[in-house]
Amino acid sequence: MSRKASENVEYTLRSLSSLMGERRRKQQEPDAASAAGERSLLAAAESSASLQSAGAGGGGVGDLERAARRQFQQDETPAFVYVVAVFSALGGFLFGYDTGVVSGAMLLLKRQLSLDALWQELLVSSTVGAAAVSALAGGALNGVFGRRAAILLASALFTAGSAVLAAANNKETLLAGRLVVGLGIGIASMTVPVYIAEVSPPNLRGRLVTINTLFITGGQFFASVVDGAFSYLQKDGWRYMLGLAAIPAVIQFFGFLFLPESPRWLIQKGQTQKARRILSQMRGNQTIDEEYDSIKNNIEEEEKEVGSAGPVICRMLSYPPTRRALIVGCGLQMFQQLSGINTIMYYSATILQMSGVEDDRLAIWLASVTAFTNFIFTLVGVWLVEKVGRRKLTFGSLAGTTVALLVLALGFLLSAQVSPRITFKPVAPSGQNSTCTRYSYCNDCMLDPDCGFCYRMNKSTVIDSSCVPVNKASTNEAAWGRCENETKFKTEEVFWAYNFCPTPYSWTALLGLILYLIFFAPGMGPMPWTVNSEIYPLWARSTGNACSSGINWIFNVLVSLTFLHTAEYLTYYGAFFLYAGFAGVGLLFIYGCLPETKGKKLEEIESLFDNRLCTCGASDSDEGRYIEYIRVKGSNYHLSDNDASDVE
Ligand SMILES: O[C@H]1[C@H](O)[C@@H](O)[C@H](O)[C@@H](O)[C@H]1O
Repeated sequence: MSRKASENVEYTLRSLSSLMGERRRKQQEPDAASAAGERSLLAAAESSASLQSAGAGGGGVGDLERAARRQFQQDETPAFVYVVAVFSALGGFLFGYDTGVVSGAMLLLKRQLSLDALWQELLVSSTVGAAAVSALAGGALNGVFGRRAAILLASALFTAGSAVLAAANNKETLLAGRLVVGLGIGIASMTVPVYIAEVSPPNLRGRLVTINTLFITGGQFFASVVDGAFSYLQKDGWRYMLGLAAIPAVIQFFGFLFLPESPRWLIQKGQTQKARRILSQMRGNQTIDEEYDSIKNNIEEEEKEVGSAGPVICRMLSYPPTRRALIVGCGLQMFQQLSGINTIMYYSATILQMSGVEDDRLAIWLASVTAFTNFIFTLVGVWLVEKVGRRKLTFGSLAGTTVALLVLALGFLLSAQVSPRITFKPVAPSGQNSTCTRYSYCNDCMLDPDCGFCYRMNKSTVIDSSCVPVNKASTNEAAWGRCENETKFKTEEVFWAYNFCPTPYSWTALLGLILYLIFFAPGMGPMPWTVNSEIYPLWARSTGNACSSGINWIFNVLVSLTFLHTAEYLTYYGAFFLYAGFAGVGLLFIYGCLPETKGKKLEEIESLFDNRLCTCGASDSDEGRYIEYIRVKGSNYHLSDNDASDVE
């Protein structure tokens, strides 16, 4: 049977079984509610009437199928859900923009405010550190005040932080602004996926949550374009770069004043009338009774099963299925960061310079090509997530990422091995000896952040090379000697290399970088967020997401803070080999522990964690299949108690 034909059969069976389920529920209400949430899309009230006539009228399976199709066509998702998702994903955009814009802004800032390495690291990492803290605190915030309030708070923080950054006159104020923005990022990063997952109809959930990551990478791309555009404004260009984020933040804030709270949170807080109203707004012409009852029953059942005493995190840890889900969710976020994405993003301009791009501004523009690749391939992920499923997508993506990291490492290794010799040892004008002049190879010179490589070329051979201190105010030139004056040495055909060595293998690192993004972006980028929004039962969702987002940010700060030092100790290739090693361990983790959640109903997802952790690899062959067994015995049917899918 062709794939298309088999999909059609599957669709028909699913439609039929849902319609049958609808009929059974009409007879057995209200006990079926708990299993019904995921099927609400299929269950329009009018359909039961058409089903009655189709089934009882003796039209048989053909009529039933037509009724099912009609119902499918009627059940369109209202545009309102998309509006809500897009406004929420502005939080993702701001997350991406504020983490992405800093690398370009830093190139200007360090010159204008004479920032040393410590301050540069502080300004980059403080935001991420603050995001870690507020993501962890965001769980409680979400629980007490709701998703809408948390998103409003995040956009207010984004606005205030951006205004402070745009107006800053010293590095301390900049630090304060970056901290405030970071608090906003943390709250948005954990709340937005939860909110989108809770308002989306089940069949669109994966895709809509993945769109949030598309907005993150879109924000990073937009930031890199803004960086490029304002890099021409040497004085104060950074103010525009950092301040522009206020615009989408204000839009999100005002948008959310008119957007609704998550119906799920409202039901939990006993505001049932409001919840029903919002749910019907979100579901258009579909009946909401089942979904509403399902949420309500779930909350009650879970309370009975797990109890409601004590902090949610303790209940999650002492209840095996949620404990396992938490390990999988946090593990995914940890490996996302350990595979080095943010080293690549934050330092992409530098990596490009290392691989031979000399001009500062060109490096910034090329960094936007990096961000664009990340963005476009995240789009591929949005498309693939419902087709190949979460598990295969994540595994394939990380496997490719590991290979790309090896290519990147190999590129730097080759470059280091053919690193040009230093043939000329100039004496400092002050007479003081500099450590730079002691190095014998370009590679050692490049790894010292205080030194740069000055040389001439004879055809393709490096000649007259020296290692001299860098000008602290501008890494484009040396502190003294032949490479002291950028405009002058360029006319004299003398070259200056800061952070890289001229070698014939530089392109390998560039290839590694591109391969990395092509593989990372569709899977390892979005899936940790998407999977985390799905794997926890309702009562544990915001806490689970708070923890896993917190882990994401903690590892983000660890990896980006340590990159330059790791490179100094292990060299660049050593650092990338290390990330490749982490990614390899991540592959084992995903193979063993990540179950497939595609096409599963929420209740089924919880049961995926009933078994011992890391047994997923064993059941690989069944993964991702959507199987519903139905037995059709003519029009006179009796439904077993089992499920809507068991039809006679
Ligand atoms: O999923 C996102 C995305 O991949 C971004 O590009 C990255 O900067 C973030 O750290 C990550 O969480």
